[in-house]
This record gives sequence, structure tokens and C-alpha cells, in this order.
Amino acid sequence: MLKSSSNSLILRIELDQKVTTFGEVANAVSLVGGDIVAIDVIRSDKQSTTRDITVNLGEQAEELIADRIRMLPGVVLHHISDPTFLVHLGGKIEIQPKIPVKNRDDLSKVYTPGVAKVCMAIHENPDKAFTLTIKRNTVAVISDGTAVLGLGDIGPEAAMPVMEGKAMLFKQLAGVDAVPICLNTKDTEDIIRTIKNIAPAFGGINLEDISSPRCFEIESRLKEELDIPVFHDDQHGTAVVVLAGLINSLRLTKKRIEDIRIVVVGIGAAGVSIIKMLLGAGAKTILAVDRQGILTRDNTYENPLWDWVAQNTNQEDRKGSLSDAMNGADVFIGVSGPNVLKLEEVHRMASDPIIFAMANPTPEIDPESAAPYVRVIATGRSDFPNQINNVLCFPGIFRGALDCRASQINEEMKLAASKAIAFTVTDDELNEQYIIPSIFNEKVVQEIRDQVVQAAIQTGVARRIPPEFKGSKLLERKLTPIS
Ligand SMILES: NC(=O)C1=CN([C@@H]2O[C@H](COP(=O)(O)OP(=O)(O)OC[C@H]3O[C@@H](n4cnc5c(N)ncnc54)[C@H](O)[C@@H]3O)[C@@H](O)[C@H]2O)C=CC1
Ligand SMILES: CC(=O)C(=O)O
Ligand SMILES: [Mg+2]
Repeated sequence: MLKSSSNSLILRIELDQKVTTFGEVANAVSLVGGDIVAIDVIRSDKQSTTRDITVNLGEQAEELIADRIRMLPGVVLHHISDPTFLVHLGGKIEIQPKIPVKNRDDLSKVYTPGVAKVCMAIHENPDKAFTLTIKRNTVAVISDGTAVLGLGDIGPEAAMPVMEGKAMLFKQLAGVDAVPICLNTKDTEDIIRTIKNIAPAFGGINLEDISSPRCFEIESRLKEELDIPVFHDDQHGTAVVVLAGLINSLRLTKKRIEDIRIVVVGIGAAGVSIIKMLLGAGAKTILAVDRQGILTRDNTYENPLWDWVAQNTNQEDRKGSLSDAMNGADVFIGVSGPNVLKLEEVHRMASDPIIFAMANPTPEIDPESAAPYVRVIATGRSDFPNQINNVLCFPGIFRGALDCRASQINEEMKLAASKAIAFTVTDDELNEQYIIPSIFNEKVVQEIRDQVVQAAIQTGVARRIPPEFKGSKLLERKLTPIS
């Protein structure tokens, strides 16, 4: 059962010290499977003590704990709060001025009349928007709320906490200002039109949690029609990090990407892009599985990308379900939904099985149950080791793209980002519990940024050469090949 800090409660209890002891409370918590991780004394006198106790709980135990504590003599449960909700109160980000406006003189510079000459300078040369506005360092994080994590079509308002979270991480990890925007339309043309209309303010567009297949057309049309990077994070960010995790898992198992059998489950935004990236990196044997089973060449599909996937995978024409696909697989990559993979299917994998169960918030298999039977287990969650999550990619790749004012994020830049992430983990550090660096590893964003800028310059999409890349100063470091 998943028990983590994202599933914790703060219980404010008052204890009559003449009647009971804190040990009784601790015992009640433990009886429902909770772990006390913090105790704060709020008030204390001779008669009673009031404490906030923070408890990590299994998913089903939340209801039980209040009942248990209320049953204890001498204990009053004042209230229960959820720390995850507390950090969301009023939203998670804000906009701050970079300079104070203290007097009329300041006002006349930052606003009218002074601002007018800056406006006219941009009017005469629109490129100046990059130097004289927030465009240089600002990305829009845009969703229509249709494929939010694995929660599905929950609407634009409900999608905002995820988009705010992404914006927060853009800033904290890479210094990129990001504006969360959730659109109240699911219409492809409407979405494209809206994004094109707001694009002048931004240096990049990060599309997020837009369901497939609409996400593919929205992204490709915007890429054609805009001259700033448009990057569907669930597709490419995820694929970049999966490839990084696979490179490192193969460093451990000493297998070559050309030789392994890979099963990808969930052929949506993330799944299609992962398959494309793995094929580009040399993978030869991939089975693509969705709800109807393994995609095969002799079928035609409504979604043209499924036709593409079917034509480019499953060369052995295997048919059947996920369970059939798992026979002899070296690698399972799940970007589908909760609990789709059974332990019995894991037992039928090849030696040194590698599992990336990446559905959020609930993975395809409980990582703790699978761990004893596999060589590597990774999830998309931050509360387990080996977090394979696009958060490792999007801050650094946009940092690089913005710094060199790239017109797009191309395949070479994505591959450079994958390798940068993978080789942040040194040979000495690499082990089954550490195939992918933590997002808090300070080297990650810088490494990605440097390699991405270099790839952008080399492929001719950089419109600005950062000073450290001028002349002969291009990065010399050669990356180890994937296999
Ligand atoms: N760890 C990470 O960085 C990321 C994780 N994800 C997770 O991957 C999942 C899919 O995300 P998207 O590709 O954006 O969604 P999507 O909606 O574009 O695609 C999901 C696909 O999975 C299939 N699917 C769902 N349940 C299935 C099942 N039981 N068996 C087989 N196929 C099934 C659907 O039919 C669909 O084709 C979500 O849970 C999401 O949270 C997505 C992006 C990044
Ligand atoms: C991580 C992410 O972007 C997702 O689960 O949709
Ligand atoms: Mg997402």
C-alpha cells in the first residue's frame, strides 16, 4: 500500500494528562497503519497538552484514524488538516515587480510617459521584445484540462494546481518565469487560435496534459505557425527522461538497446513520443500495447499515429494482450493508468527486468511489491527512488532554448537533453536505486542547458549565441554513445 508524505494528515489533539498519555494516541495511530513523522506542541499546562501530530497514512486509512482517536478517553480531536491542501491555499505562485516604484520619477519610467518610447522601439523592431519585455525569460504552461496526470478530463479549473506546480518548478529549478494558463475549450482549432494569439508575450510554449490524439495536431500546427519553441511536455519531456533512465538501466544490466525487448503500455501522448525516441536511439524490438492489446500492422486505426506506431513496431507480428506481450520482455514502460501490470506478468519477463511504471498519481504496479522481483523499478512519483518524471527535463530544456533564443526544440536538442540527464549520474554513483538523478541535483539543469544550447547552435536553430559558446568555446565534452 502506498504510504507517503503526499498522503499525510495533521491531527490537532488535546490530551487530558490525568486521564491518558501520548503513548495511547501513538498506539491508535499505529493500529491503523499510520507513521507519526512530526509532533509539534501547541500549548501545554499541568492539566492538558495540545499537539499537532503529522501522520503518514496508507490510502484507505484516513477515515479510520479519526474514529480511533475519538474513541480514546481523555483525548479531544480538534481538527484534521491535510498539509497538501495547506500548501495550495491561494495558489502556489505570484508575480513580483523586479524593481520598486518609489516615486513619480520611477513611475514615469516604468509606466507612462517613459514606457511609450520603449513600446515604439519594439514596434519598429519586434525582435526587441526579447530584450525589453518578459518574453526573453517567460514560458506559457498551457492545458485544456483533458488529460491531467492520469486523472483524465477534469476540466480547466481542476488542472490549475498541476500547471501552477509546473510553473513553480520552472522558476525554482531553472529561473524560467512560467505562466499557468488553462483554456476553457477542447476544440483543436480554438486552442491553436488562442495560443497563437497570446504567443507574442512568450519566449516558449509548454503544452501540458492535453489528451491524445488532439495534442499531436495542436503541437504540430503550432510548431509550424509560431517562431518560438512549442513543446508538449507529456510527449517529449517524458520521452527524454525515459530514454535517460533506459540508458542508465542498460549501463547497469550491460544490455544493448538494439537487443532488448521493450513493452510500452498506453499509446497516448507520452507513449507515442517514447516509442519514437526509443526507435531513434536504436531500439529494434518494441511492442506497443493499449486497451485493445498489442498494436499490429494488419490492423488499421482511427488515430493515424497508432497506424504509424503499428507500422514501426512489433516486427514479429505478435498478437494478444499486455499479459502476452510481457513474455520475455526486458523492459516495461507504463504511461497508461493505475495497476495495469500484474506481478505474475513480471515473473515472465527476461533476466534483470526493468520496470518504469510511470502513470501518475498511481503507477501501473505498486513499486514496493514489484521491487523484490526486478533489477530496476522506477515510477513517476517523487516519494520513491528513481523518479522518471518530465520535471527532470522541462526546466533545463527550456533554459537552454531561451538562452540561445531557439526557434524550436528539435530532435537533436531532445537527445542531447537525454544524454545530459543520464550522464549526470557517474559510474560510481550508478546503482539500482539511482538510475536517474534527483531533480534537486544541482548539476542537472546546467548540464541539460549546456548540451541543449550546443545542439541548437549545431543544428542552426539558435538565434543568439550565449557568450560562453562564442568562438572556439563550444563544449568539448563528448558524450558516451547509448550502447
Ligand atoms: N512520469 C511522467 O513524467 C509522466 C507520466 N505520465 C502519465 O502517463 C499516463 C498517460 O499520460 P498521457 O500519455 O498524457 O495520457 P493520454 O490520455 O494521452 O494517453 C493514455 C493512454 O493510455 C491508455 N490506457 C489507459 N488505461 C489503460 C490500460 N488499462 N491498459 C492499456 N492502455 C491504457 C489510453 O487508452 C491512452 O491511449 C498518465 O497516468 C500520466 O500521469 C504522463 C506524462 C509524464
Ligand atoms: C508528470 C506529468 O506531466 C503527468 O503525469 O502528466
Ligand atoms: Mg503532464
